[in-house]
Amino acid sequence: MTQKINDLRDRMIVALDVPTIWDAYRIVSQLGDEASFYKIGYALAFAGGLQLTQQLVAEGKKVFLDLKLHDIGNTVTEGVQSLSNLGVDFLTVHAYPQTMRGAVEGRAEAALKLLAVTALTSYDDGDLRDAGYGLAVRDLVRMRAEQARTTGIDGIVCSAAETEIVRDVVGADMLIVTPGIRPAGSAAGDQKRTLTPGEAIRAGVDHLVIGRPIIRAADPRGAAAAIMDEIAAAS
Ligand SMILES: O=C(O)c1cc(=O)[nH]c(=O)n1[C@@H]1O[C@H](COP(=O)(O)O)[C@@H](O)[C@H]1O
Repeated sequence: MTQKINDLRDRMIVALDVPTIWDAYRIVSQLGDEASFYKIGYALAFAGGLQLTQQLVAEGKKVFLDLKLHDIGNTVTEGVQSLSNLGVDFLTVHAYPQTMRGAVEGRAEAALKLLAVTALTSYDDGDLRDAGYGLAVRDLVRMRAEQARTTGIDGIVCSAAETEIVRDVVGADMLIVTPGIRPAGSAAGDQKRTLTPGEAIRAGVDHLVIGRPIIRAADPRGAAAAIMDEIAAAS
């Protein structure tokens, strides 16, 4: 297992993409000790999720606050300053140089790890072209990983399919965190760059972010346990 992570369970981050904190509580209690790390995105953050982060932290869970900040540097600096005392473990910003510099400047708590989102896993090369970019996904991810490393960001969010490229750029110490994880046979939904949990772990990913395959499963605890078994077998 990677030296950066002590508890194998921490490699699986469950995305609490649900509309209310009551839905989130239900999933957290269903998963029990099967999950130790949760991601709160802005659907929930704007519906009481910031209080929930503090409750999860108090219960000993790890929390990834996925706000994907992106603004002028000064505003990002002030935003990250405000968020620094929440006790969360990870916070996302988009991997734009000004944004990343602003975030690093605003970090007021050393334990808060800043993750830079390179190219969303729902994008392929055509989607990037539609968005006005002249680079293929893999080239954009490589460029942004390099910029993140030189800026002092702690980790990269990308598809597990880009792990080799990113690891080559960022080295062993930075985190690679990958959404777009789909157990064999599960629906991709809007994700375009996917790998299975086992493939991602074998590629060298540190943390897998998994939402719908767990939270929309008929048996979320069973789904999480099966994914953890796959992670353990591949670690
Ligand atoms: O930053 C993220 O977490 C993120 C980045 C990315 O490139 N792709 C991506 O899917 N995500 C998030 O990861 C989660 C994936 O959820 P599922 O597709 O349901 O497994 C969602 O909460 C997304 O917002």
